[in-house]
Amino acid sequence: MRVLGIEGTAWCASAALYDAETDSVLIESNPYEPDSGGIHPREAAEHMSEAIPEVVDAVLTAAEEDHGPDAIDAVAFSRGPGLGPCLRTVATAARSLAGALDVPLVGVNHMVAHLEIGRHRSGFENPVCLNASGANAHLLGYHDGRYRVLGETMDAGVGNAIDKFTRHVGWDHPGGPKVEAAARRYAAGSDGPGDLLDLPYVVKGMDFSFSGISSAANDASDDGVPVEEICFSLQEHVFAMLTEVSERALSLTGADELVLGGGVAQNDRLREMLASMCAARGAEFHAPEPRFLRDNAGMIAVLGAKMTAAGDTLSIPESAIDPNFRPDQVPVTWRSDGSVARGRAPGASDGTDADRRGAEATVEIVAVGEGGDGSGGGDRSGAAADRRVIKRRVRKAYRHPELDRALRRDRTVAEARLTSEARRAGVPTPLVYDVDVPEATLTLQHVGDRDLAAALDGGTERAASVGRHLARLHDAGIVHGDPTTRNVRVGSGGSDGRSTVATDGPTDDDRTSLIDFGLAYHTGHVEDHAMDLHVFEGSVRATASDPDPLIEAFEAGYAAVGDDDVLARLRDVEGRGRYR
Ligand SMILES: C[C@@H](O)[C@H](NC(=O)OP(=O)(O)OC[C@H]1O[C@@H](n2cnc3c(N)ncnc32)[C@H](O)[C@@H]1O)C(=O)O
Ligand SMILES: Nc1ncnc2c1ncn2[C@@H]1O[C@H](COP(=O)(O)OP(=O)(O)OP(=O)(O)O)[C@@H](O)[C@H]1O
Ligand SMILES: [Fe+2]
Repeated sequence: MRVLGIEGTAWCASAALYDAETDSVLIESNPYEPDSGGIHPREAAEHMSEAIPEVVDAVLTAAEEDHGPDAIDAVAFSRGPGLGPCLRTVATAARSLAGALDVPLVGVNHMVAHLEIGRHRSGFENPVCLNASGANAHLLGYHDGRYRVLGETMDAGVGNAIDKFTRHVGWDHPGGPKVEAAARRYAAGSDGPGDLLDLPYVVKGMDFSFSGISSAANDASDDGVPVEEICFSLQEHVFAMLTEVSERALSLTGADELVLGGGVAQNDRLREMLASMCAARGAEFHAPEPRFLRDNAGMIAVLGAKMTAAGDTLSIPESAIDPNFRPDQVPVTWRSDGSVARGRAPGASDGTDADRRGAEATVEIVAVGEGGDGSGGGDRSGAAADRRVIKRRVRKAYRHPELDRALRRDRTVAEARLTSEARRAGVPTPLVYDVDVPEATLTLQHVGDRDLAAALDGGTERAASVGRHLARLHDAGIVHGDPTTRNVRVGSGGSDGRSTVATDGPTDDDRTSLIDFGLAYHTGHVEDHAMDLHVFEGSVRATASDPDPLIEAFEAGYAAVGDDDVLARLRDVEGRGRYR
């Protein structure tokens, strides 16, 4: 099968021929280069009107020279997300070409194409996918017929966040490659790892935010900090955030493969950090070659061929564009069943093993005094006393040593303080026995007998209790920051014989405790509280076989104790289109 693909969501007018028999891809692209500032939608659309016919003609001519008049079996196009006027030009070209050639028309989601090309080129079965593009930033994992959004930016796309700074300092679009070059010059001219500016580092579970860091970088430049130094620090922070959330997604799902896509994925420093993180956890990493990373029609043609083979084609009336087309809206017709959450990495656990490793820390379970066997294997209520957890936030070689030190220290302090505060507010959490800040190590009470991630099936009462705990926590002015199903323990509360806060599940097995308060902080903002609910629901959707009843129970639990405004804001957060 040979598929002609057309791309033109924003800046790159591109056509490609994908030949499935030989797995070869021919790409013709013509970029729009704004004279000044960023992408102007009207100018971009004018560029598409001129350039799309040219690139399509070049590819079609080459295809027909090699394969004759029946060279093309289908025409695939980017349906969204992107700029409306650009998308309309591309869709019109695709419809008329499919009509003229009398072949099926295929509508491709640009974001899914950015990651499917990585899966295609790597041969990975079930990877976690990080899309680092201009207007977006997503972590996706396939589960039960769809790509689930495991995490995403809460505001700007990663490329746009960088370009915002380069516009501020007067550099041409696109800014990403210039920031990379400047950062490299700074690093080469520094003794050691290079000084790091203190910039906002914002991750919430697997979600993240760039708006604060763009503004802080602009302010630093206004204050006279040399631009190369800012570029260096900007990259170190932004890419460490993306690497951290990717690691958390690998840890949560148990996947052992990561693919990278999108224009920013051309950046060597980002690739180096992700490769280093994956190597340290024993996961595999793949980033396709640059021509498949920046916007290009090759990725559209390749996914178009898979969709055509699955019969996933469009009639003309169905072929409307969608500027806000989200990756999780796409019914994935071309993959057989499977789930990112079912591939378990070596060392990943279901939360019942003796020693385990989260995304940040190693956790060792030790027996103290009499009674505990320290095996960690499924303690039943009261049976195994005196077990403690030693949690060490380990050094992450991928991140700058100063950033690494600050994050490990701050999170250790926050976890100790807020675990105890939450407990005082009536939320079941472990007792904190000891804090060693220089070693970033906590000694905690061992709670529960498994993670909620391993106890989701039939767990509506457990989900409801998590809703109640979060409501109580929020009422005390605290957000958890990372309430995933791996950070909820299930089963008889404390096991060291000391008093514990009464848990409110009707049976031991429905009791839950919250752990891992490293990303917790004080806030009374409804938006921050809603994000906690969003993070929890995202982790349930990513891993449960039947998430809806669990989410319903969770929200009912929250509503029974907490503030309705937070649930209303959650609907808002979910409905917000990220494309801007
Ligand atoms: C919807 C679609 O139109 C949009 N496309 C898009 O953003 O173009 P893409 O080619 O994926 O990414 C462009 C971004 O990629 C950045 N970029 C390119 N090379 C870079 C580099 N070496 N380092 C950092 N950023 C880089 C540019 O600065 C720009 O922000 C998207 O995929 O979000
Ligand atoms: N107090 C505890 N009692 C019982 N088990 C625990 C306790 N603390 C941690 N664990 C176990 O260790 C795992 C990792 O711990 P934790 O989530 O605190 O580490 P992390 O590296 O910060 O994880 P992540 O960032 O991936 O959420 C948990 O999922 C849980 O199974
Ligand atoms: Fe893109």
